[in-house]
Amino acid sequence: MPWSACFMAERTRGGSGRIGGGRGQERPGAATAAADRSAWDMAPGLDVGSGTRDGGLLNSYEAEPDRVAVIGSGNWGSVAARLAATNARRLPYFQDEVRVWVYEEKLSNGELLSDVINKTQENVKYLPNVKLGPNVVADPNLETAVKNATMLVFVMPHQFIEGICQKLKGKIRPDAKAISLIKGMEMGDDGPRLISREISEQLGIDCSVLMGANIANEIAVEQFSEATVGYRDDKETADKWVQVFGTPYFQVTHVQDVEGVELCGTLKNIVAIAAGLVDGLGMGNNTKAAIMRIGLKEMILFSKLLFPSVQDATFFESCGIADLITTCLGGRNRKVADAFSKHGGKRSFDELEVELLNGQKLQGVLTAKEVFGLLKAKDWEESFPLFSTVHAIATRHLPPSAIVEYSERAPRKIVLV
Ligand SMILES: NC(=O)c1ccc[n+]([C@@H]2O[C@H](COP(=O)([O-])OP(=O)(O)OC[C@H]3O[C@@H](n4cnc5c(N)ncnc54)[C@H](O)[C@@H]3O)[C@@H](O)[C@H]2O)c1
Ligand SMILES: O=P(O)(O)OC[C@H](O)CO
Repeated sequence: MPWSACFMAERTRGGSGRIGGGRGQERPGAATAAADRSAWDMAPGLDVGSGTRDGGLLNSYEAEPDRVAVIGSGNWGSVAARLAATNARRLPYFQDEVRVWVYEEKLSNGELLSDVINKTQENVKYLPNVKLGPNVVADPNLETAVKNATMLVFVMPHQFIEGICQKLKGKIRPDAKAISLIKGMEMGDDGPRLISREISEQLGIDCSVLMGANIANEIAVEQFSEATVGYRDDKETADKWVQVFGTPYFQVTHVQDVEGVELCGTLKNIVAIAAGLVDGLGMGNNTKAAIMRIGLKEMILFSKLLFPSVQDATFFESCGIADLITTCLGGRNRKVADAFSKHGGKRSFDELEVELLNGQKLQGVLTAKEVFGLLKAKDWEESFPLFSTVHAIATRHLPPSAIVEYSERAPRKIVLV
């Protein structure tokens, strides 16, 4: 038994019994470029440890194999496509081809990104030096990218989701299922809107979420990681999502708490900005740990104020404490906030994002703004000193050092002009 299989002992919370999935049969005619296949692809009988393989699930796939489309092709989008493509090649109840919608751009050598991905199997801009798989097809046309897809994976910076959903209306199968890997939220006229809710309402389909301690570059090189699928009430579909993404090095479990899982992934980005700020100020591990602890408390309080159904246990899944730790240690929000702090707040986050991330996007600054809008509207700022201070610093109403100039016991109201 591989060591990672030990983790299979930990079963899906709230799930019904057996989760450990057996290895699927290789379908005749499946694309199998040996050079691209991991040792796990090759190993006979190796247990995936994710998802169910009971009769119900397999039977439901006998009629028509599912077709997965990935909408978004940034850093995480590319890794998500790679995971889905590996499983699509391996498992009989998925169609081989995984089509990925690419927001088209011209590279510095004049070539189109989608052409290069199709030629080299590599997203040279957002995930260089990693093969996505022979069955990944990059498609710059949104309509053809999702054609006939039964499983839609949404993974793009959250600021673009509304426009994408508008374009997808009437273009997707009405029986399609969606999952959002997007960490962020939107503020609508009617208050805060989670991205899964936005997708569900705009497109009229079920939408689960997948969040976790998932720095994409690490999963791309198959370092052991975990993730959490959050679902509303369709456990069978949650099982399918586990099959789409789970591998021995990427252990996926599911919990019936879609809002809790999504808010963990969303709010941790604000805490990551705070962690980067203290790094940039030259502070040590105690300070970073304090930021994480205070941040986690605010994440829990905010989530429960918004959705009383959110469960405490969700914060102990990969989507909760584990994502908070990894993002505060090694994420992009942390990195840019570190630079912002080192420049004494004199250069904007937008400018530093462009300079440091090569087209990748931060989510924390925008999320802090959206969350602060709600805190202000509800007069909750004093209960969320860390969230409020991050927003005040990011908008340059306070200096970076303000992040450690409040005490949780004596929170003050942040007044932004
Ligand atoms: N990268 C990670 O390690 C990671 C891990 C987990 C979750 N996430 C989350 O996944 C989501 C997507 O992040 P990512 O890392 O895949 O993207 P990214 O930040 O690497 O890349 C930005 C993407 O946005 C696209 N884009 C630019 N302008 C656009 C427009 N106008 N319309 C549509 N798309 C446009 C770019 O083509 C590119 O694909 C985010 O919510 C992020 O928080 C990221
Ligand atoms: O690089 P970040 O800060 O967007 O974080 C990446 C992931 O969300 C970590 O799980």
